[in-house]
Amino acid sequence: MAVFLKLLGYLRPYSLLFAFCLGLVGVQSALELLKPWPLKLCVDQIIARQPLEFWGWTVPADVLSTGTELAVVAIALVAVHFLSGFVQLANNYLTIRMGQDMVQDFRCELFDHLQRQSLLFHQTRPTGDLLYRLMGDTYSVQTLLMNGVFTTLTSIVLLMGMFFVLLGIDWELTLYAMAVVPLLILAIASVTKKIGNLTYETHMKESKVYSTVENIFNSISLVQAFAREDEERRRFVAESQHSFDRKLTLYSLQTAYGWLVGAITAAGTAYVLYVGARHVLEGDLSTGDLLIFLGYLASLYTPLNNIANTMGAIRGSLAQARRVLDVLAEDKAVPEAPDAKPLEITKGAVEFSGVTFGYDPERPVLSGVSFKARGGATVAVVGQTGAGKTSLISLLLRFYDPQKGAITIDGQDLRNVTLKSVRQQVAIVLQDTHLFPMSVHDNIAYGKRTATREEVVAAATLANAHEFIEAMPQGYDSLLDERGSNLSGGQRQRLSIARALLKDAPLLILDEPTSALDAGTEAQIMEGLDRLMENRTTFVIAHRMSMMRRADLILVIKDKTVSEMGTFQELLDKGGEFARLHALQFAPLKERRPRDAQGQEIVAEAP
Ligand SMILES: Nc1ncnc2c1ncn2[C@@H]1O[C@H](COP(=O)(O)OP(=O)(O)OP(=O)(O)O)[C@@H](O)[C@H]1O
Repeated sequence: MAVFLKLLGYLRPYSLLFAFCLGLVGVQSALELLKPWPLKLCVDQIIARQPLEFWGWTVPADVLSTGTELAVVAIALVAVHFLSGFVQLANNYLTIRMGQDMVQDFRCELFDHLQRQSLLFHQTRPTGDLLYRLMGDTYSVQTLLMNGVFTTLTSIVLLMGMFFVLLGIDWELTLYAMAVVPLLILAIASVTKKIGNLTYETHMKESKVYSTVENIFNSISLVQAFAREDEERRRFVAESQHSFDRKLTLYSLQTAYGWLVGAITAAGTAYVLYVGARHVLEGDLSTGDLLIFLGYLASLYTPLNNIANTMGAIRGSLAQARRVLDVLAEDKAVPEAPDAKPLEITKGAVEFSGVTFGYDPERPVLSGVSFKARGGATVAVVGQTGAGKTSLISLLLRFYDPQKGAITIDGQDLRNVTLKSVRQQVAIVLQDTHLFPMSVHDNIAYGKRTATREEVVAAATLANAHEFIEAMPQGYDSLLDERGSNLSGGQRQRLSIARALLKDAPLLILDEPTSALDAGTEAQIMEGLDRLMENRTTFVIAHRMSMMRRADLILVIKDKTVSEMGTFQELLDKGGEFARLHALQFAPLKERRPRDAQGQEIVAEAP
């Protein structure tokens, strides 16, 4: 019920249009009522030559010639069907449009929610599953409100209208016709809950398939390199088959349910036909009235059928909607203080005071980290793999908030400023460059959408990227492939440097992007980086000594904290962890070979 009420809220902006569409259904129902009348007039007045009784008026049988009467009846038949079809067309258009708009609202809410969530949320949720919820499950709002609520409401109105009309023709037959209602309620109660549960399971299985496919194709180079195609195919087929099995059970149940509802209403029709024919034989009812009654009976059972069927659809869509609402209820966004102000960077001084952070608060990866970096300084973060370098940098971007301590930029605690203002003032260049499948120009201008071509070219030139861009078939308008895979690693990095240069943010974060490149490419990229780092506070996860030498401050992360800090020379003189790392990097290869307990080099023996 709570899910239903929540979804009902999405109808509020469209309540006027919804009411108008209900009105249209009223008009359409009135036209439906007129549909069997030409047939009755033909049988009773034209063929049997009886006078027409109409609201207390009696029209004698011979007012018009038979030919004229037949023509009027034929034209009336076409006109009623034409008008009814037109109203239905208008109604369908409006209700579908309204349903789509509601799906769009629901989708946008989920999309915004997902974009707000912290990296931790996205790292733990399979993207394929989220995609399915966003693109598939959000349709539930349309199914529920338009196919469910709207159809039920119009069916109830239609049912009541028909009930009174039929009462007027033959009250006894009407009561017999309504005898099927308790049976229908029984059918609805016994099957629809099961349909709802099965729908939920089916969608869970289906989104599992999406996640698997997304996983496989995201790592397609690995799959191919390890020749795992057959295993991955088996995994895909097995999961897809699970989903089909569930779907087949669901379809079978839905069909059996439809068949049960159809059988109940057919029994009702048969009974009415049986009793009605006796009424005609006994002279209590004219043949035309029986035809009208049977015609209306279909119109009485159609809404009953619709109500029964939509109960199944409602259950199913409630189950789907629950999958969207579950995600909406899970809020792992980095919280924004209610009185948060935009971050104002003047110098760019950064301070960490007693910062403790863990992805799981019980297991910190950084503990009691404190340091100060003056504005404009280059800070190198150094440490062994898994030491916590990326985690420290992520805190600066406020991808996460620390559990203890505070991070300030120019004296402003990051928790008290708006998230957007922090990220707008930080440019970032990562080792693993992210590029979008759009033009080179748009990729460079990603952080500044208003950038002119001149500005983009200037940034690309500073990043040493202009030459290779110009050599591309359409220059700056060349489209990049998915993740920029039609470029080399060095070219991708030069583009990301150009992107950061164009953003011109006072704070810069680098995950030393040259560490995996050859010396020639590194030199080209270093030139671009040096220009980028000028006059900005820069945090760089440094892997190469050349980068560490450039730094004004080196932070050595060990045992979850900053174990040493200082300039390159200070740390070397100190002879601690940094000196050890330095010695390891510059030691001749021979010294780095593994040794046994006695210090003897371990050499693999030839077979
Ligand atoms: N999203 C995450 N969820 C849980 N634990 C994480 C997550 N990301 C990193 N960790 C853990 O936090 C610790 C620090 O990781 P981090 O990535 O900050 O190290 P790093 O120094 O940048 O390593 P590398 O040089 O290998 O990139 C590691 O033990 C890692 O397993």
